[in-house]
Amino acid sequence: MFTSQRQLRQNESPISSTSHSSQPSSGTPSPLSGSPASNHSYGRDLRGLVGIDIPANEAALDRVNSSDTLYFRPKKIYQMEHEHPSRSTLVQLHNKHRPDDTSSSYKNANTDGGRGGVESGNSRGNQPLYTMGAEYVPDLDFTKLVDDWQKSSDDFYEFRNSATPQVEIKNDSKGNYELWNSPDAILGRHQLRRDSFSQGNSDSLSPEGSLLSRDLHSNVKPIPLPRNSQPIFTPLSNLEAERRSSYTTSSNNNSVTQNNKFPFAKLKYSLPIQGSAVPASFDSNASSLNFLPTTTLSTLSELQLSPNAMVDLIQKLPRNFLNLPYSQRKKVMIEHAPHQDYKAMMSLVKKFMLTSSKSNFSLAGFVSNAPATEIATTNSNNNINNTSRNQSNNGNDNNTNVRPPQRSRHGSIASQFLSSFSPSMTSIANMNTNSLSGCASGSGRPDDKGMEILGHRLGKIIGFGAWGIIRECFDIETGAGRVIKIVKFKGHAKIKRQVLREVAIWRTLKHNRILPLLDWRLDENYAMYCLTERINEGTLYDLVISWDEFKRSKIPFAERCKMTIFLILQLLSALKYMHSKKIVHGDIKLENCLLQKGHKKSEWKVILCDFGMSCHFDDKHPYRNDTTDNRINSSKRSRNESGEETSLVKYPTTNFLPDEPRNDFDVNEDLKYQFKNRKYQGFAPKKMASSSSYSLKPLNSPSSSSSNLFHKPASQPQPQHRYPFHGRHNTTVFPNLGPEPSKYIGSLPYASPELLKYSDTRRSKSVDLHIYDSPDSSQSEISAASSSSSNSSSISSTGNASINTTSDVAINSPLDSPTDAPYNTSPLGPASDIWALGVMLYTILVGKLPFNHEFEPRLRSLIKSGEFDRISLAQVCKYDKKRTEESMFQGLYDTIIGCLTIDLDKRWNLERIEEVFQNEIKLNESNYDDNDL
Ligand SMILES: Nc1ncnc2c1ncn2[C@@H]1O[C@H](COP(=O)(O)OP(=O)(O)OP(=O)(O)O)[C@@H](O)[C@H]1O
Repeated sequence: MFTSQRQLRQNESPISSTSHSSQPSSGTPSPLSGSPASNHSYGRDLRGLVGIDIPANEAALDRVNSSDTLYFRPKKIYQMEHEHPSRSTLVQLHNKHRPDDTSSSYKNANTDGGRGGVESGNSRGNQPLYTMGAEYVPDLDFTKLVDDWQKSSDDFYEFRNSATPQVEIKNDSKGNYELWNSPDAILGRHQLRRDSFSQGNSDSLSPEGSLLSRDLHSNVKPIPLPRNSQPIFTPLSNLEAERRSSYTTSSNNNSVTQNNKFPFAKLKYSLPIQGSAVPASFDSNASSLNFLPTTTLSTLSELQLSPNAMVDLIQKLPRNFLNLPYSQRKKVMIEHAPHQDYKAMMSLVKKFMLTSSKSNFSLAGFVSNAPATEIATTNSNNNINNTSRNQSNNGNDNNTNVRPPQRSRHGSIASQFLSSFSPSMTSIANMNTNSLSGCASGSGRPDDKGMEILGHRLGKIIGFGAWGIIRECFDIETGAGRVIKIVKFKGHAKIKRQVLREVAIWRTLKHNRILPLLDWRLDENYAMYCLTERINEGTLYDLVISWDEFKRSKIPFAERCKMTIFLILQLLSALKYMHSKKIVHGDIKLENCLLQKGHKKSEWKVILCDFGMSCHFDDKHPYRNDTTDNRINSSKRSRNESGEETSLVKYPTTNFLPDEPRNDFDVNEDLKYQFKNRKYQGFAPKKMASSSSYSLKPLNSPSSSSSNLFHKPASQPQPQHRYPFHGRHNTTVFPNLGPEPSKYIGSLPYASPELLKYSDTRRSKSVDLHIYDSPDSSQSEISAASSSSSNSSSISSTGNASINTTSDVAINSPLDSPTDAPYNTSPLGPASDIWALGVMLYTILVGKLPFNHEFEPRLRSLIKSGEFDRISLAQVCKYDKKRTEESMFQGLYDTIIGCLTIDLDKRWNLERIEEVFQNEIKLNESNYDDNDL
C-alpha cells in the first residue's frame, strides 16, 4: 500500500510540483510540458507501475471495477476512452464551459496566465486543450482544476497535518517539520469520488466530479527532497534489517526507541535512519541532516524542550485534545506554546498519545484513575472511552483495555509521558543542565539515562545504529564527556554473538583514526556497553549532504576534490592499519566515518567507527570471514604471535593518551606539509599490485604514532585518565564466535560485486536445497529492500538518470555480470573495503551513490555490472581533456575507477590509492592558496 502511494505521488507530482513553487524540484516533468501522460497516466492501471503483475486473463473492465485501492482508473474515463469514436484522433470535440465553471477561482487562474506552468487557457480558459499537443480528457478544464487545487492548498496543508502522520519530513525551505500522511488517512478522510463517475448524470467531468479532483491530487505531496535529489544514505542489507528488527524486539522495554525505530526501519529507503545522530548543536551541519526526528527524544531535542516542559504542556491541554479538529488543536497548541513549532509539538503530543494507547497506557488516564477493566466495561458510552478505543484501533492494538493494574496509577497523561521515558525523568531532566548532578532512581534499567556504567553517568541518546543506541556519558570523577554504545541483545543469541565479535575486534584496534574502545562491559543477559570517545561533528554523510549534489555543489569542485583527498587520506591510514592486522572493516560507508572539525579545515579529522561487520582474513585464506581466533578467546594470553596486545588486561593502549603532545600524530600538519612544501614531481604510477597482496606496514602504528585526537573543548573539564582505564572487565570471555558465512554484506550500495555474487551463489544453493538461511535469507533481504525501494525512487526521481545504463542489466539473472565464476567461499577481504571506499569517494564528490536503484535486485545487478555514471564524476574531477593536466584531479578520478573495478586483480589497493592521492596533492598544489586547508 505504501509503495503504491509513493508511486502515485510520482505520477501525480506534476501538479503538485507546479503548484508549490517553494517545493524543491522533484525532477518530474511539468504537467503540461509535452507530457500526454500527465492526463493519461491517471487512467492507467497503476499496478503495473508499482511492479504488481496484472494477470493477463484479467479483463480490463474487471480491473476497473476492482476494489483494489491501487487502481484509480475511473470507470467513466475508461468508458470514454473506449467508446468515444474519435479518441484516437486527439481532437477535442467540444470545449464548452458551463456558466458555473467560471468560478472566481477560474478567473484567477487565468489572470495570472495560468500560473504554475499551466499554459492551456486564454483569459476565459477557452483555448483548446489540443494546443498542448497532448492526449486529453474531454471536458476536463485543467486550468480550473489546477487553480482549484492551488486554492485549496491551504486546506490541504492543514488536512495533511491533521491526519495520522506516517513520516516526518523536514521542510527544507522553512526548516520545519512537515508530516506525510498515511495513505489510509488520506483516503479515509477524503474519499475518492468514484461514485461521481458511476452516477452518469453529468455530461462533463467537473473538477469536483472528476477523479482529478483536488481531493485526489492535492493530497499528494511532491516527492520529498531533503536536500539532494538522490538519496545517498545507505539502504539496509539483509543483515542490517535483521539486526534492526531483532534489536527492536529485544529492546521492548525501551519504549521510546522501540516504538519509533521499527516503523522507520521499514521505511529505510525513504529515511536516513542509519546511524542517525541527534546533533550536539542545533545549528550544526549535522542538525540540518537529521531532518527526521526518529524518536520522541530527538524531537524534544530538536525543539530544545525539556521533558518536564513537555509534561507541563500536556497537563495544560484539554482532555479531548485529540478529538478536536485540527484547526482547534493548532489554536490550542499555539496558545500554550506560542514560541514553538506547533506542528512538531502537535506531532509529538499525538505520537505520545497514540503510543501510550499501544503500550497499554491508555488515554483513559485522562478521565479516570480507575482500573482499565472498569473503564472498559462500565463506561462504554463515554466519549473518552470511545476515544480510547479509537486510538487503540489506530494503533492496531486490541489490548488497550487490558491495562496492567499498576498502569492505572499513572493518572495523568503527563505522568504517562514521563513514564514513557524512564522511571526517573525528573532527575534526568535536571541532568541536562548539570551533567554530573543527575542521579537515577534505583528502579531504572541499567541503560537508562542517569544510570552509572563503567564509571560514567549516562546522558541523553545522541545516535542510533542498527545495533544499538549511542548515549553521551560523563566521567563521574572528572566530568569528561564520552559516549557509550549500548547494544541490547536480551534473549537474542545472534545479536549477542555479533556484538561479542565486534568487541573482540574493536578492542585490538588502536589507531589515531579509529574510534577507540576505551572500556566495555558485558551484561551477560542484557546488553553490551562500549565506552568510547565522543566525536561531535557528525559523520562524512552529514558533510556530503551539506555539500549537496555536485550540480548544486555548495563548494567549488576543486575544493571538493581537495577536501576529499584530505579526508580520505586519513581514512586510508586507518584502513591500512586494519588490513595490516588482517582485519577487514566490512562496512565502510559515509555514516561510519565520524568527523571531528576544528577551527580550520586543516584540523578536521576523520575517525572510523562501527566494527560490527569486521572480521579477520589472512593471506593464506584471504577470504576467511570469521573471528575464530584462539588468541582472542584466551584472555589469559597477553600477546599473540606478532607481539600485538590482545589481552583484555593489557588494554587500553596508550594510543589515545590525550595529555602527551609528543604522542600526537597530527595528520593535519602532515598534509599541510604535503600540500605546501612538496615540489612538483612527475607522477609515474607504480606497477599495479594485486589487491590480494597485502603485506602492509602500518602507517601509523601505535608504537610510532600515538595520537591526541580527543582534546576536550575548553568548557569541559579535562579528563584525567586512569590506566588501565578501568580494568575490571578482563574476565570477559569471547566464545568461539565462528564464521557467519551468509552475512557478509554490510550496506548494499557499498557492497562489492564479489560479495553480491557470493550471496547469489548461496541464494541459489539455498533455493536448490529448499533451505533458506533463516531470518537473514536473501529472500527477506529482497523483500525488505524492495518494499522500501520505491521510497528511494520517490526521493530521487533522477535516480536512474545517474546511472549509466548503456547496458540494460537483466534483473532476473543474478549471475549475469562479468564476475560470474561462482564463489564457494566468502570473498570478503580488503578488496571489498576498497570497493566500498570507491563508492564512498564517488558519493563524496558527486553527492550521489554510484549504484542506486529502487528495485533491489536491479541494484545488485548494477553493482555487479560495474556500470555507473562516470560523466558526473568527470565533471567534478575536471577530467576534461581540453584542460591542462595540472588543473585536473585526474588521479582522483582514476582512483575511483580503480576502486570500482570488478576484476579483483585489477582493483587498486590502498598503497596505490595513497600514492596517487599524494601525487594529486602535489599536482594541484599551485591551484590553492595557503588558506584552502
Ligand atoms: N563516538 C561517537 N561520538 C558521536 N557520535 C557517535 C559516536 N559513535 C557513534 N555515533 C553516532 O551514532 C551512530 C551509530 O553508531 P554506530 O555506527 O557505531 O552504531 P551501529 O549500531 O553499529 O550502526 P550501523 O551498524 O547502523 O552503522 C553513528 O553513525 C554516529 O552518528
